[in-house]
Amino acid sequence: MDKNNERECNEDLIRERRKCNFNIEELTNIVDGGKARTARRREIQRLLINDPEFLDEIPQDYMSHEDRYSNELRKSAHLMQKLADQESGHDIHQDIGALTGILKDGNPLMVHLSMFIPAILGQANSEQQEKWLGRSLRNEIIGTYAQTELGHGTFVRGLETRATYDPTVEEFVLHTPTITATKWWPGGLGKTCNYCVVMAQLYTQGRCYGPHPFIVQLRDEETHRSLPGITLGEIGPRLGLNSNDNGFLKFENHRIPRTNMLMKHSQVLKDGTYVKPLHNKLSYGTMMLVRVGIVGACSRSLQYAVTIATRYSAVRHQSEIVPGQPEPQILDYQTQQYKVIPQIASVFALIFSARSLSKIQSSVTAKLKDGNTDLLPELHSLSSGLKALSSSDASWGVEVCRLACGGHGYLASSNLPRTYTGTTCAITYEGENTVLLLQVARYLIKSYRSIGKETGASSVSYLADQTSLASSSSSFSNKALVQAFKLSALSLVAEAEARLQKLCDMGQEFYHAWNYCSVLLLKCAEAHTRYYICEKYEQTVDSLKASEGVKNVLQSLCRLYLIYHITLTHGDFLKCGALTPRNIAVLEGEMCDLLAVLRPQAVSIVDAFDIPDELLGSTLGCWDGNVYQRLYDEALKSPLNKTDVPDAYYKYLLPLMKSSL
Ligand SMILES: CCCCCCCC/C=C\CCCCCCCCCCCCCC(=O)SCCNC(=O)CCNC(=O)[C@H](O)C(C)(C)COP(=O)(O)OP(=O)(O)OC[C@H]1O[C@@H](n2cnc3c(N)ncnc32)[C@H](O)[C@@H]1OP(=O)(O)O
Ligand SMILES: Cc1cc2nc3c(=O)[nH]c(=O)nc-3n(C[C@H](O)[C@H](O)[C@H](O)COP(=O)(O)OP(=O)(O)OC[C@H]3O[C@@H](n4cnc5c(N)ncnc54)[C@H](O)[C@@H]3O)c2cc1C
Repeated sequence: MDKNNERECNEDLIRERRKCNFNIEELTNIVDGGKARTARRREIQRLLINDPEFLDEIPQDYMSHEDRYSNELRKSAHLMQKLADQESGHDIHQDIGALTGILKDGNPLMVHLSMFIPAILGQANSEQQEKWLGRSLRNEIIGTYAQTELGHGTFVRGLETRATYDPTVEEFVLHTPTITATKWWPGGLGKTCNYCVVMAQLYTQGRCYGPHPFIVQLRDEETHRSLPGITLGEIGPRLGLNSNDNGFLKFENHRIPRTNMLMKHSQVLKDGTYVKPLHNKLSYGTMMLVRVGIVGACSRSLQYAVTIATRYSAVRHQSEIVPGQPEPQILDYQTQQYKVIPQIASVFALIFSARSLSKIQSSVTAKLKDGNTDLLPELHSLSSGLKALSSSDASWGVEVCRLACGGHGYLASSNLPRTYTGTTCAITYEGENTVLLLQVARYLIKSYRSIGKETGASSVSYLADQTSLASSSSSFSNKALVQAFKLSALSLVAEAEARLQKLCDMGQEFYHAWNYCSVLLLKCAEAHTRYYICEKYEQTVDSLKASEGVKNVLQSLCRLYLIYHITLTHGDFLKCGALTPRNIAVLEGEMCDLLAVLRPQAVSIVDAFDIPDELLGSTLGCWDGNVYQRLYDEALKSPLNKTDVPDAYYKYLLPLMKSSL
């Protein structure tokens, strides 16, 4: 599609684009993280879009379960080959965003890339990396991360799979003692992988040392048949991601060499002596890494959904605002703006907090190399909180975008249903959100109780700022609003701590008191993480060196985000005195003004996300706005339309209709 050729474009969209008052390319660079990144992303996307191998012969929704898997595996393998062939080399971690949309409904190699390889990088010592890293990067072996079991996903300490060390032959014996110990869910495990990292309870010298990672060969490298002592399969259809082969795995006293225990952090020596790690949660490192990645991935899902909903809202006309006048664009309804524009604002919130989290992760990783684990708990808390809020915000945002598109949003060809199922899974995987938020709460209460002790953790230093509890602000700058978020979080933490303490003083055990307060604790964790996001948003926009137009747009979006979230949880702001009822009313009015200010820029802002039609894959969101023709053309692809009268008519309907004659 030639974006300069207005003749092919829907007139509403032409008019919308003419209203643009900022430099779109500049905003695109901000979204990508710099000009070079934009260029790199475009180069990769061009490479993919122009390759016919990535086309589906028929839409995936009409394929059988086997064909969906096979088709996606074909494209995934082609993609890996293509990236490997690039002379310039590649960094999938940096480039993973460019691939969004090319592989559609979950792909069988995703966990190989996002968890198996990172597990080798983060958990294997140098000799082990030498043995397995190169082979996995060259795709000579394909792996997954097998942790979850039928009986336990959340509670990693409760895993049942055993790895028992036998010093006589220097081997571990892997065993699945019960049905509930069956590994269940790992992506690509069913049919694709021939290796995996297994999390199993380590037993040596008669003691259990908790869950540890082991690399295990599952299938013969020549025949791809599963090895003796190993039972493998696929777990069946899911809400979404159905072109992946999420699998199950059982071990029957399967032996692996001692050196297959990933030994970067803890070791079992030849005689069975256990050498403990610097920090006993280092074996959870792969999960933490992926949680950081999920924040960025969620921002991309939301970019897709909001691009579709915004363009469609500009093209779609319905009902009337002024009686008797032509039907307006639905984007002119304030209620429609309230659905769509806060989601645009949310995209930037997620982008900026993902970047901030990534930076913290890099510095913690660097410190870990020097044996310093001091900031690991803070990273665990931040990555857990941001993974939880980004996945729930993005899932809700995608769903709102689907609703904003009315009936057509329910069609598979809008690509909104698949975007939703591909996002909501992140609420559950990599740590179910409630559980992760309770980890954040645990860290908050602990930090609150240790006020005065220097921990170096900056994200919770505000908990010591007791004076701010009394200071309700009368100013409404963005900074002042961020202060209100801080006050609300601090006050919730103080309230939860006091409630916990009271229950304990009344004689309850701490863990019962904890469970009894957990709804409030969840609120604390959400408020704390929301404050973090708001603070990063405000700081990033404030310090941004950008043209006036771009800065104005981002200032308005940031302000909308702050006010939107205040209004959603206004009770917490009132309760702690951060804002008065009058303040809330004024902010609600201002939110409507902001919607009106941003409305004319909405199409141009989503254009700045720069998602090619081929990747957006949506009849409703295409660049040219030719929505109705595309909907019609897609409908014609239904196999039911191959014949005027389907066979089923003769088999079932005709006999029914004639039965009463
Ligand atoms: C060419 C190739 C290039 C390759 C490069 C590719 C790179 C790509 C990398 C990234 C890209 C990412 C892209 C993202 C895309 C998304 C696709 C991903 C697909 C993923 C599919 C999903 C996979 C899975 O789901 S895997 C299974 C995940 N499972 C879980 O997450 C389980 C959740 N449960 C837990 O984590 C734990 O059980 C727990 C934390 C809830 C509790 O653990 P526990 O019981 O052991 O602890 P306690 O609650 O008792 O707490 C004790 C103490 O420990 C602290 N703690 C806990 N965890 C940690 C931690 N991780 N770090 C530090 N500290 C921790 C806790 O806070 C307590 O501290 P106290 O001081 O309070 O005692
Ligand atoms: C699409 C998808 C892909 C996946 N891929 C992989 C993979 O590649 N590898 C892998 O190992 N796993 C994978 N998983 C599994 C995933 O990590 C787990 O499903 C997830 O960690 C949640 O665990 P669970 O299913 O045991 O849920 P449960 O823990 O049983 O959760 C059920 C309910 O109990 C609540 N609950 C549980 N514990 C607590 C608590 N302590 N306090 C309060 N409430 C609690 C939860 O909040 C939730 O409401 C995948 C899952 C999905 C959906």
